Amino acid sequence: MNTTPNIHAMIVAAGRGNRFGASIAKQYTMLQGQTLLQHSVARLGCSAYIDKCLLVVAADDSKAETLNFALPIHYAIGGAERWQSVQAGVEAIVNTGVDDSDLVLIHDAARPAVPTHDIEQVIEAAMLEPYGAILATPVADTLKQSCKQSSAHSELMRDSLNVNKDTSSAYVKQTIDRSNIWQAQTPQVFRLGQLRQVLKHVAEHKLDITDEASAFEYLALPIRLVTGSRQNIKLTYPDDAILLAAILKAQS
Ligand SMILES: Nc1ccn([C@@H]2O[C@H](COP(=O)(O)OP(=O)(O)OP(=O)(O)O)[C@@H](O)[C@H]2O)c(=O)n1
Ligand SMILES: C[C@](O)(CO)[C@H](O)COP(=O)(O)O
Repeated sequence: MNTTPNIHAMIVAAGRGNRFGASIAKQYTMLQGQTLLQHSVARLGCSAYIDKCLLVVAADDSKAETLNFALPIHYAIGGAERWQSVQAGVEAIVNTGVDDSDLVLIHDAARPAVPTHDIEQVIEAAMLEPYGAILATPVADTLKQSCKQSSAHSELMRDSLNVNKDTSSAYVKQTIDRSNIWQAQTPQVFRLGQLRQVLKHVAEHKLDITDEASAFEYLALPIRLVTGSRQNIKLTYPDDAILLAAILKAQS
């Protein structure tokens, strides 16, 4: 195994941010005087392992090229799904002439608060792995599985009390054992050749995945979990902007 591989950093920024719901793509939200995308590039730039960055942007993006970044940037055009954006980035990297055992680091534009220490921890973990490593945090809260309907008994109670009859309401089905449950973050860092192969498998089998570690899971290939900071949240819903603004301010 190559334990001192080259590292190719990529930030995926080709999404729209539908859950965030703003009129501009969420990676261009301003926080602490910069866009999320600029913050994310700057975080990678703080690592001694990273000296340039591939930005994967939407085909109709006209904003990225107008911004100043903390690292030298080159560009690739992303796809409809996140994994397709990553695949486009991987192919752009391959075209520069690289080794299969090199590492590819993938980071979300929407995670601008990742600590440098975590970036380096996940890179160093991946260097010692045949396939790769990802940042993640053990879930902190009690987890409930939901169901749409309550029991027949409670339906009778509901009738007798004449309370909520909305059949679309969610109810608690059960509590899930959280002892082995983690929330995936980025960066996710993988061997280039292996990543290329698992993404090909995803495409061929039309798999529905939300991160690249999932592609390795489908092939039962082990990916190491590296405990990351809870500060590395993703801007997903409007409330996250309040948290992220506070985190970025506290970190600065
Ligand atoms: N086709 C896509 C979809 C997502 N991403 C990127 O992947 C990261 C994390 O994805 P997510 O939070 O799901 O972003 P969006 O797809 O933009 O959000 P939503 O699902 O709410 O539309 C973001 O930096 C986003 O720009 C991408 O490059 N290409
Ligand atoms: C890659 C990711 O950010 C890890 O948490 C995430 O999976 C992106 O997709 P999601 O649908 O927002 O979970």
